[in-house]
Amino acid sequence: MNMPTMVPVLRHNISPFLDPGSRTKANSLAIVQLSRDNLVPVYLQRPTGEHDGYKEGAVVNTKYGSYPHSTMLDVPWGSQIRASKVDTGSRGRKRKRPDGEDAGRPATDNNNNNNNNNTEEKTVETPKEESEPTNGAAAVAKPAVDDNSGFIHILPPTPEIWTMSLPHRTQVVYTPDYSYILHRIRARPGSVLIEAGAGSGSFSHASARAVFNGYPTPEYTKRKGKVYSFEYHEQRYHKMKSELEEHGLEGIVQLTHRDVYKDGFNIDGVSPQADAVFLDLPAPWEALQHLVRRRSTPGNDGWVSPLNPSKSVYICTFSPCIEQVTKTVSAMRRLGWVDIEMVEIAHRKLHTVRDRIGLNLPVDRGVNNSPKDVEEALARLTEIENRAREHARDSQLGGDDADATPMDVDTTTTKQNGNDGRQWSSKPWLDGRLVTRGEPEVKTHTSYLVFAILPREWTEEQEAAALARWPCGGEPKQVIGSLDKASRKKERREMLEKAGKSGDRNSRRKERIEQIGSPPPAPAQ
Ligand SMILES: C[S@@+](CC[C@H](N)C(=O)[O-])C[C@H]1O[C@@H](n2cnc3c(N)ncnc32)[C@H](O)[C@@H]1O
Repeated sequence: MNMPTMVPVLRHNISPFLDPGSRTKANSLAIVQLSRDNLVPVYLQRPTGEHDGYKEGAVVNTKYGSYPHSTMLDVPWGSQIRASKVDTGSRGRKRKRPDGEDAGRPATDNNNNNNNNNTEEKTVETPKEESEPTNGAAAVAKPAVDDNSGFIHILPPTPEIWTMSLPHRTQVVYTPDYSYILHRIRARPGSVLIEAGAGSGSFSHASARAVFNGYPTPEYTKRKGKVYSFEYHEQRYHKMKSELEEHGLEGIVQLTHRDVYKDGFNIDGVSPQADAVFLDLPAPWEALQHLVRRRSTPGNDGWVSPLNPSKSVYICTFSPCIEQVTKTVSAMRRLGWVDIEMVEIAHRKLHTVRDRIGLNLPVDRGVNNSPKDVEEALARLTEIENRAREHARDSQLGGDDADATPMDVDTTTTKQNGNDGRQWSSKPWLDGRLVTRGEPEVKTHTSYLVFAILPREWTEEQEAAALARWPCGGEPKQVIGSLDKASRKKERREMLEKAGKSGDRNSRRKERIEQIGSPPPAPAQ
């Protein structure tokens, strides 16, 4: 009897960047959103006792309050988390650390209020070893107690959010740029990319998601999408290496510590066979010499091209100044790259709002309570004058509301109704003119992007094989569509005659009349 063969499947801890699941989990990356542009990466830990002086276990301290990790665990992504009152325990007391640092600083000093644009190292809550319970008792964390000092949202990591929250070690490639770059270099599931330098890993995360089509397994022989990333700076290399592991991306992004100008892009002499290349280097033209199909320089026996031999390769280089662009383009031309093009991304946020102007609108945010036109201004003045006149008459007569001032106008109705008696919509988002305003300051230039294509090599034999398979070029020559009117008429007549129809206009008219009958006689005058 034939037994089905069992294929062992390697189970990977799938990256939260590729599949975060529906809820937060322990020992995984989550992003704490403090405000729209203020995001903090946190590695959530299950509380097992006092941590860093907090009885509730690990705590994220922000200017919007304190958040024990226990309150952020096992909740649906996107949940709003309320701040907690935390028991600082021993943290409140001054204690000296071995390095002489004061470990008893107040909770707010651990504020993760980051500025996204600085290039300084940001605080990332990384998993730390739990501190020993002080009294030798079982490690049990104190349950968190709600506080009304604020709230945060807990978000799943995505390359876009990571770009906004990552610890900056260098200038990074931002989302508007990398989304365009990945599209232009045809990065898609299954692509193999070369990236240099890795820097802070912003582009690496985005490209890993773009090429991902499963983790490589020994039994799956077809190659999977992969990013071969290179970084020259040793500290950055080590930091990024550990980040890739923590994010479950080490199978997708292969990071190598290397000066690519000198040593190129092959890994232990083996070609990555890249389909696309992204260079974010100070001198991309120096790396281009390694991105060729073949080398003529002596002493390169056994050298293989790092590029995929059976495909055209797409490249993008990212340079902040035009001098670098000029040098890159010259090198590309020399090395046979074609379709060279430079693009600058001009990123501009547009705010679309309803512009509500009018005296009769309720006082509300986004409402400008001034006359929307001359007509409304005149109507309002007339109304005030009439009331003033009435008031003067009433005071002469000594009426009941003689004390009322002209301004004691009942505005309740005018607040709700227009002068034309029209009720304002109770849906403010439908009122007013829809206007779109750009940012006053346009944050445009990040860098110049140079794109190019290196066609695949094509031998005489391949040309002959292609011609044999798809024969073309042997057809009789035929000119279609003559330029002058007489020739076009002649061509048409010949065509119609060939199709069995009459070539000249009068015969065609006669034929049609025969088919549908004569037109009715014109009416007598
Ligand atoms: C602007 S950063 C790259 C930022 C990265 N693209 C990102 O999105 O985070 C440039 C990086 O290139 C690295 N680098 C410079 N010269 C290099 C070389 N010859 N080989 C490899 N990396 C190099 C630098 O150390 C630096 O980290």
